[in-house]
Amino acid sequence: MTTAPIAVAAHGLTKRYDDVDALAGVDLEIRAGAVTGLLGRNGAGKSTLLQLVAGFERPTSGRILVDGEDPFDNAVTMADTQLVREGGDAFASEPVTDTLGWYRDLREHWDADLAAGLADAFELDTSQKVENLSRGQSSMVGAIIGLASRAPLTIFDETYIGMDAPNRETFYEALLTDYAAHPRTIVISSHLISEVERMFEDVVILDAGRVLVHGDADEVRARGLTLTGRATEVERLLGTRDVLARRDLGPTSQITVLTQPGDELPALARQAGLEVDGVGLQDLFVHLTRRTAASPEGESR
Ligand SMILES: Nc1ncnc2c1ncn2[C@@H]1O[C@H](COP(=O)(O)OP(=O)(O)OP(=O)(O)O)[C@@H](O)[C@H]1O
Repeated sequence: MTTAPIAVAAHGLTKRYDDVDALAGVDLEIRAGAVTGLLGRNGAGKSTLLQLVAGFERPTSGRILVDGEDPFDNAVTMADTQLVREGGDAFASEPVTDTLGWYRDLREHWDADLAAGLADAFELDTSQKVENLSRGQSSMVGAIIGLASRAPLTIFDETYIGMDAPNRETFYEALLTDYAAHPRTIVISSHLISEVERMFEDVVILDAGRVLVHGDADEVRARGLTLTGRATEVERLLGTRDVLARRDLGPTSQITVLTQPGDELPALARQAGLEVDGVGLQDLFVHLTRRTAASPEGESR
């Protein structure tokens, strides 16, 4: 087992279930030592990708590499990888402590103090049987396993969805603090984009089994721009750009567009007296994935 953060690469990765391509030729590099947000609408292929990374499934075609190795049933990469799924992977009829003890024995870098501290912060009674926990309490068990394992590749697949807002905040703070002290590769799949996006250094958006967007989170955010002002001015500046959303109110238009790095549009728009605003990652995600749903060929990226 390694202590260094681990990179993941996918080349032409395809996973077919019956007649569904859950992943359809994914090419991707997940940076070692960064927090990557994995976003996508329901059924986009996020969990499928993460199960392949964790070595639980085999690709139909193409390759997935974890630290340069095929992770399927691979004891070396699996020892370095902690995937936490919604609902957790815990012994249902046993107390929570039994599951935590199992991970303590399995994970070389397990931090028992961190696990105990998180259970306290969540006010989780670890003597309870897992099957008697509420949905949010089950999520807490997953969050504890994910953080206290300190695996070089740690993956949270909608782990914390059942937790209430204060407990989710506790989890985010703990993740950021522990990640700063013990850097590792972290992948977070989530639908709560506006809540978790501050943790992302990189972002991947999957859409219908394909990579729609991949890049540095700030650069991805900077791709969306909203211009508000006189409709004629807005129209003049737009030219042939991709319009993601449009609202017209009398003589005023508000238009969300995609920009490219180094684009002069924001400066030109300000000079023309238009209001220029960024677009949050969640709004950008909604605009992009709605648009491609309406036009299956999507945009070129
Ligand atoms: N074991 C399976 N058998 C058959 N089809 C599957 C299986 N697992 C996933 N799929 C299909 O593959 C596609 C991708 O599913 P996946 O669970 O990866 O999506 P997701 O992005 O995680 O979705 P969500 O956000 O809803 O959890 C879906 O169409 C799903 O029905």
